[in-house]
Amino acid sequence: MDAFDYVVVGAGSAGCVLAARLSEDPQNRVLLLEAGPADGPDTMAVPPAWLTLIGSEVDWGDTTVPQPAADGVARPYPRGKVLGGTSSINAMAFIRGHRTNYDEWAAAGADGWSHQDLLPFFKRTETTKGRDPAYRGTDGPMRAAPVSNANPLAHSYLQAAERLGYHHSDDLNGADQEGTCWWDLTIVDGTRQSAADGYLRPALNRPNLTVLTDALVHRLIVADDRCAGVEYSVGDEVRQVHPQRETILSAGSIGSAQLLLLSGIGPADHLHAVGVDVVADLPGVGANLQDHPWAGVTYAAARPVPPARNNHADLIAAVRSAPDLAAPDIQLIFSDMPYHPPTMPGPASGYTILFAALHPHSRGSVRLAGPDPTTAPLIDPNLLDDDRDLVTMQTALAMARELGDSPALAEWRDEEALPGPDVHDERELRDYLRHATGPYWHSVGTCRIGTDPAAVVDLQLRVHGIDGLRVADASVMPSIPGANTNATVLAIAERATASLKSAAS
Ligand SMILES: Cc1cc2nc3c(=O)[nH]c(=O)nc-3n(C[C@H](O)[C@H](O)[C@H](O)COP(=O)(O)OP(=O)(O)OC[C@H]3O[C@@H](n4cnc5c(N)ncnc54)[C@H](O)[C@@H]3O)c2cc1C
Repeated sequence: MDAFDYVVVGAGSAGCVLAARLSEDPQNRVLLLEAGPADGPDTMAVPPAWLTLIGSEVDWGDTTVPQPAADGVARPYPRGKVLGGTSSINAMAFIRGHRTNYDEWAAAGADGWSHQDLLPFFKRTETTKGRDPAYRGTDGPMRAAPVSNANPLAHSYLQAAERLGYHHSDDLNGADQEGTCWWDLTIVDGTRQSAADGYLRPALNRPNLTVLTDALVHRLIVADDRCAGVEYSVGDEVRQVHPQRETILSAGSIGSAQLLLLSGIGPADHLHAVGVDVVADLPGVGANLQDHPWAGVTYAAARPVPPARNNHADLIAAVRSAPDLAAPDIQLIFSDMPYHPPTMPGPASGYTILFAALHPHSRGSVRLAGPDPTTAPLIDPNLLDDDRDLVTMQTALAMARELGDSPALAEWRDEEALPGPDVHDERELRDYLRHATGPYWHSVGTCRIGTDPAAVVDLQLRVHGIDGLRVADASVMPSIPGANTNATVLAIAERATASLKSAAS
């Protein structure tokens, strides 16, 4: 194999940014390794079909471990396994957290990761039109635009919100980060734009960029506290590659934690227990897994619901459950389909007002089931473990119901199907939420930034105690932002590239 300066592991949201940006400099020889294939089913391009990708050949097909505080049941935990990674199977919403979310990262010790620090990198990711250039990018690879062809039902829902006095924001990624909004989607001419489409594919003809798909990374090669490269397989053939500068893990919150653990970098007691030799006792690896809990109130429709044109979720709201909060803690999402767990019988035709707690207190983990890199890791988002999350979800459910009962939706509404018109008692509502709540699939935090003993990477995303190794993806977030996570991952990867470029100069 040719010589490389950088090896990037994982061609997901972050990996596509890193590979494309690093290879802009013809002096940098970059290898990008991806476990999944170069492309997937045609439905990957079709926005309303995104849910059909869960469990498909471009999903790793994981499930969580049983969730004790959420009815003891395991939940599907999709993540993309294809060029573009999870950005190739996600719902295409392009939204940042509230500015205070990033200021909290900095205040908690992630110096250099405040909103002001990250803003140039958010802008670098995107091209937007007609937006405030103080906040929004104008010449980046991702083309983000607000929903302009919404489902008629969503317009009725907006009227319901207006009647209830909800503020409306024209751009939740701009100055006004609260209220209802036709959020930005990365759909271009009716087709999904993944990070592979935006960043990687335009760079594929560069002679200094090599992309290897169907290449499963097994572990890092570490000697004398330095990462010398990675061991990976293509089919039955096991290979090694030794970059001259650095290895960057961008395998996502599940994959990056799993690879560090497989390499003996993690909590010593866990590594001993699963038969992996300890290279560095780093207790924070795989800890601190965070995700947004989400559930919904589903209505049977009184008349046929027009087919979805976008991602089934044209309109959202970021709202506060109490006026004294610094930022929204609840997201409400209007979905033009009846979205509920398969274990609950719902209407054939209907719609759902989904809601998520944006700043959960529950903390989970990623652990190994054993030392074999082909064995799925144990994923535990620990949903609703902290009762404060259930309390926020109860408040959110009440908001969703109030909106759903509005006269503005009368022409569409038959009756509330889930939790159902008779469910009002506190205990029944909590039971419903324990059953209906799932993870929103926004895993973060398993290799978090910081300088304290539980942190995994330093302020430049270098793994503590190991030279030549960085992590750059959703796993480095110290805490989950109050928004869907893809836009923040892209900004993190842009910032990581800037660090790598300055380290090399
Ligand atoms: C169904 C779903 C819908 C979502 N919808 C939205 C949305 O609408 N908006 C939003 O903002 N966020 C959404 N998200 C979340 C968002 O897409 C992710 O947070 C983001 O894509 C994560 O980026 P990443 O680079 O950290 O990881 P990923 O994009 O998951 O990339 C990791 C890559 O590493 C590869 N990899 C892992 N392990 C190995 C290994 N051992 N060897 C080689 N390669 C490996 C994977 O195959 C993958 O390609 C959604 C997530 C899901 C699952």
